[in-house]
Amino acid sequence: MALTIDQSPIPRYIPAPPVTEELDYVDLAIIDLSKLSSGSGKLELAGNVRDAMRAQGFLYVINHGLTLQETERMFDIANASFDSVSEDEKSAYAGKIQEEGSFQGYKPRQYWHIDAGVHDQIETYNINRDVSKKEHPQTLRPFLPEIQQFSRHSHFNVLHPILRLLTLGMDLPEETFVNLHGFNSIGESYVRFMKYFPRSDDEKSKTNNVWLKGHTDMGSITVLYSQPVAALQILAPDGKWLWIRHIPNALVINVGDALEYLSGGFYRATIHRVVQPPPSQRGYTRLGVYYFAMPDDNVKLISRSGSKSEWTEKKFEANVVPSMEVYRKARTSAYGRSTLRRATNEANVQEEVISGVVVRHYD
Ligand SMILES: O=C(O)CCC(=O)C(=O)O
Ligand SMILES: [Fe+2]
Repeated sequence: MALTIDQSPIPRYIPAPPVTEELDYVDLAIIDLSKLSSGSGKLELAGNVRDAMRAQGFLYVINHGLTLQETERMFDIANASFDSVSEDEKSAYAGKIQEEGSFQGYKPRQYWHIDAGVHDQIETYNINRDVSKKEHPQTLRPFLPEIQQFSRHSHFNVLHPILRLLTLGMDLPEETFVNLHGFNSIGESYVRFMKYFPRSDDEKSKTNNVWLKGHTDMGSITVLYSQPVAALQILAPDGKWLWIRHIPNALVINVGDALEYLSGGFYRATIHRVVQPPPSQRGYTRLGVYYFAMPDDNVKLISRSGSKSEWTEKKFEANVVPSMEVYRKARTSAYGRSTLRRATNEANVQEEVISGVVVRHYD
């Protein structure tokens, strides 16, 4: 995507230095989207995406169409939304998370309960894919055309191609999932900026160094623009937490619960969490840029996959299938605020019931 927009000057964001420790990394497939231009490349990619998403629920995408400089520019803009906006303005543009069940706007630090009375040290600023839906702080206004272009890029050049590959991998008509993710439909797919701040020693010990508890995402696909601070881990089938490695200008993409429902369990949402970085990167902030995709609000969370449906323990009973709107509002307003109960037979799992479905949180 060649940026065609005049760019206002902005301070550069300097991330933490590269990690120096040897970590237990997960080996994820790397999907080269530039291969999409040939017909045979597409079928091969569809097979690779299917295998990766069924085995691990996570993969990397490279050659998605933004240059490293363009991606870094979006990190600079993300950082400005935290460092260059006053606390007063952040409160004025705070999201009505509990009241409206929507993350749009700022989430202040300490809003989510993590564990043992300790709350998060994470600020987020979420922007609907149509940036004109809400007002934004003064500092961000000159950058809105760029954010808009970035959100369109994430939707049309990343989300849609990945959804097409996922449907091809199930032998479904190519547009099956794309048709449920319209850019102009009513729905919540959004750009997220997120900044993690280091914790105090007391908070560290009480939370066992977990910054964001193990969870599955509620949407269909999450796109994470890779950044250098090691902290994201996924839960491997053998119960071990494995680290995600940073690949410059790659995307880390995972399946969320909504796609698990739409695919009838053919693709499963993988549990992941964020922990304190290793010593060489401790004491730094961690800045993230993401695109959280969800089906349109009116989409019922039932399988579209016909004979490819597989049993999924999360499946809704036929008479209580929620729409994406109902489901996302329930999950968004409850997240980090509701009282969790310990799962009966797994010591490290806590549960809550949302729209008739058990949502699990992992230590
Ligand atoms: O920051 C990350 O690496 C992942 C964040 C995440 O899992 C989420 O916001 O759902
Ligand atoms: Fe997540």
